[in-house]
Amino acid sequence: MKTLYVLNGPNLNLLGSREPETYGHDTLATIEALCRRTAAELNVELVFLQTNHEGQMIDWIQETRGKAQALVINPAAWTHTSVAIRDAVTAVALPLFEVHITNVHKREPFRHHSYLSDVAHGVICGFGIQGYRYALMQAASLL
Ligand SMILES: O=C(O)[C@]1(O)C[C@H](CCCOc2ccccc2)[C@@H](O)[C@H](O)C1
Repeated sequence: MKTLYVLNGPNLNLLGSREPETYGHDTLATIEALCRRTAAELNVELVFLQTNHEGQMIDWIQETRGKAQALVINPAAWTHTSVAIRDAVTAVALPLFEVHITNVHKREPFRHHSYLSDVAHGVICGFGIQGYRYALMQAASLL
């Protein structure tokens, strides 16, 4: 069975408890449950992880080599800062789907640039947590 990874970056563990006006009331656990339901519909295995530590994120990205067929990532703030994560996803050379809950292009200017979007198969932002479902559906369509 094919395997998809969903990796989540810093502070996403706070979803649902802070800034609901920006990120809504859904928790990361709710997002995971949505992703697991979607993966079951698509008949794929799912690995769903979150970290606040950039090195752990890089280790997980490297882990996908030989284990996964595509990678869905919400890099959170590292989207806008991390060449290291860009280099890691480039090295594993899997189809990459970048997801953001919010429309980053309607927010502060510093959120308008991503170090990942130009190396991603696709980018989805602004559709809330459903963006994770859409990304998984697109990833599965490539398998
Ligand atoms: O819209 C997204 O999904 C983001 O990746 C979320 C990141 C922030 C994740 C932190 O989420 C929080 C949730 C509750 C309270 C504080 C932060 C932000 O830095 C990106 O620009 C866009």
